Amino acid sequence: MNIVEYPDRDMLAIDLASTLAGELDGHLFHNDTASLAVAGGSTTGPIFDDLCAADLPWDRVHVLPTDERWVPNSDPRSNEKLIRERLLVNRAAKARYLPLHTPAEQPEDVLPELEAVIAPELPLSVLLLGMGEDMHTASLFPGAPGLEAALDKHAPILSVLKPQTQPETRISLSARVLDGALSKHLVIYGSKKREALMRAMSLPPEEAPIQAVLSETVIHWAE
Ligand SMILES: O=C1O[C@H](COP(=O)(O)O)[C@@H](O)[C@H](O)[C@H]1O
Repeated sequence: MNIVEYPDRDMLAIDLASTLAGELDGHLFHNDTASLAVAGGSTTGPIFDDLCAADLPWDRVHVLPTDERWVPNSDPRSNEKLIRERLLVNRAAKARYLPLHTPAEQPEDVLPELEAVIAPELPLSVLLLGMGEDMHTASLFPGAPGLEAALDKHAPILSVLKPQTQPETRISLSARVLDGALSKHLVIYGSKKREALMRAMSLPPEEAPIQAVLSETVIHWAE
């Protein structure tokens, strides 16, 4: 496992933002556009605060969340809200955002239209993942109805999950889409998440979904 340890979270954010910007720049050298899929939650905000100032042709960067809570994008729990407020500002305000939520009662009602926008972006150029202490990543939650289908190697681009541990339905890039990204990073803070990640090594993806996306993923850790 490739783990990069940092003296603190600020150093991690600065260094990782610079790595992500460099990878996007490299991709844009050879391609018209680059896709950047990012996790929401509580971990990624400080990285976005640094990345948004990177000197990049952001108008050629397409940003999407790795997963979304099925709530309006004005809801405090919306990953889109976080990404718009912390990443799509400053220089990065020129990036194009590809949503995983659109007004509809249920995600199942709009899956084809959401997938049609994401399909041309695959494989993802750069992926920034988070992980919960329960070893979920994106919205691939252990034991959630919908997980088995989301882990399938022939899964559709998007999967709908209804974790009993969560207050809302989730929509997530399927494991094969996350795992297929050209460059993959996972960021975790604290000893509990590090221990959880170590535990995940000996568990099947059904119990530790992070397992499904770890191959060639660089792990960034700070206390
Ligand atoms: O529910 C989610 O959780 C994970 C981890 O979140 P964190 O708050 O522990 O960093 C996150 O990566 C994912 O995007 C989010 O929807």
